[in-house]
Amino acid sequence: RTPPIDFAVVGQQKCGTSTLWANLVVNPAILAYGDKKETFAFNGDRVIVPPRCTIPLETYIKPAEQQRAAAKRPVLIGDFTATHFACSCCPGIFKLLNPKLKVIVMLRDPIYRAHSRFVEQVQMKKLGNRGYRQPNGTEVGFNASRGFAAYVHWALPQLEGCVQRNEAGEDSPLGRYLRMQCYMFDHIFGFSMYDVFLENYFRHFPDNQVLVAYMEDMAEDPLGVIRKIEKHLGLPPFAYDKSVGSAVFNAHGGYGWRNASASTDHAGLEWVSTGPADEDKGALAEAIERLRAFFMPSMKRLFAWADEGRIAQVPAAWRSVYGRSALDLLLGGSDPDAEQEDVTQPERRGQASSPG
Ligand SMILES: Nc1ncnc2c1ncn2[C@@H]1O[C@H](COP(=O)(O)OS(=O)(=O)O)[C@@H](OP(=O)(O)O)[C@H]1O
Repeated sequence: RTPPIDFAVVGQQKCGTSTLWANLVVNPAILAYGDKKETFAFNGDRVIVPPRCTIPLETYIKPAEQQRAAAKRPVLIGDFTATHFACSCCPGIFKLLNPKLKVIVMLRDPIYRAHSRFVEQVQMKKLGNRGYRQPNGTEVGFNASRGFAAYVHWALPQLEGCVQRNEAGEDSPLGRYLRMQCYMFDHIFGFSMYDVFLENYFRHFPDNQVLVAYMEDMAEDPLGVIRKIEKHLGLPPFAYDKSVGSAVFNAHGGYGWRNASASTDHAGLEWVSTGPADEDKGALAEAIERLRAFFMPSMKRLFAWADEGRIAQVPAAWRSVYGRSALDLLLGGSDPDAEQEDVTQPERRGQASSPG
C-alpha cells in the first residue's frame, strides 16, 4: 500500500511555514494534502491535550489516496500543518502512516516566534481565552491589554513550575513526556521550546529523515532553502518563477495563509506593538532578558546538534543571542568571535524595528 503522505512540514507555527507552502506548491511534483495548508489532522491550532491522534486513520488515508489517483502524475503529497511539531503523539502516528516519511521543520528565533504568535493572538482577540472544547492553557485569564512583557511574567512561572514538578522523572520517558506536555499548554512560549519537540521527532525518525531549516535563512535566500528541501525530498531542482521569495505570507498586518505581503515592505523579523503596555521599553527589556535565559538551555542543545551535524547549522545571530549567559561572559571573558548583541534592546536584534 502506498503511504498516504510522503512528507510533512510539521512546523513550527509562526516560523514561515505559509511562505514555504506557497512557494513549494508551485512545483508540479508536490501536492499539499487536501490542496490546503493546514489539515489540523492530529493537532489543532491551540492547546489541544491530548491531540487528535486517535481519529480513525482511515479518514486521513482515503482522501490522500484519492488525491494521488486524481493527480494522474507522480507526486509527493505533504501535510503542511504547523502544529504537528508541538504534538506529543504526532511523530508516532506519522511513523505508522509512513516509516520513510520525510519530515521538515522550520524554526525561527524563539523570542521572535513567541512574539509573532502573541501579536497574532491579540489582534485576533483570542489571547487569554479558552479554545472551543480545549483545556485551560497557560494564557487563560490573562488580560491581553497588559501587553507582551506582562505575559512573560504571567506565563513563564507557570511553565517553570510545571517543569519543576515533573523533574522527578528526570530522563525517564515519562518525565520527558510530562515536561513536553508542560510546553504544549502554552502556544506562545512553550511552542518555542524547540529541542523538546525536535527530540520527540528524533525518537521516531532517523536524523536523515528530519530536515531542519530556518526562517532567517529563508528571508535571506529563499531559493537556497527550497533547494535544500527538494534535495531532502529527492526531487530534481524545479525552475521556479523569479517571484519566489518576493512575498511573505501570513505576516502581521495581513494574516491568512494565502495572503502575501511584498517582502520589500515587510520584514518578518519586526517588533510590533499591540498597545500602550508595549511602549514601556524598560519592562520589555527586562522581559526579553528573562526570555533569553529561559530559552538558552534549549537553544544550546540545538547548537550542539548543529555542531554534531545532526541538524543544519543555525543562523549565526542565534549564537550571539543565546550562546553565552551573563555568567559565561563573567567567567569566560569576551569571545572575540562572537559578536555580542544587546538583547535588552529588541530593536537592535536582527532586522527588528523599535516597538511602536
Ligand atoms: N521570507 C520571510 N522573511 C521573513 N519573515 C517571514 C518570511 N516568511 C514568513 N515570515 C514570517 O513568518 C510568520 C508567519 O509564519 P507561519 O506562516 O508559519 O504562521 S502560521 O503558523 O501559519 O500561522 C510571520 O511573522 P510575523 O509577521 O512576525 O507574524 C511572517 O512575517
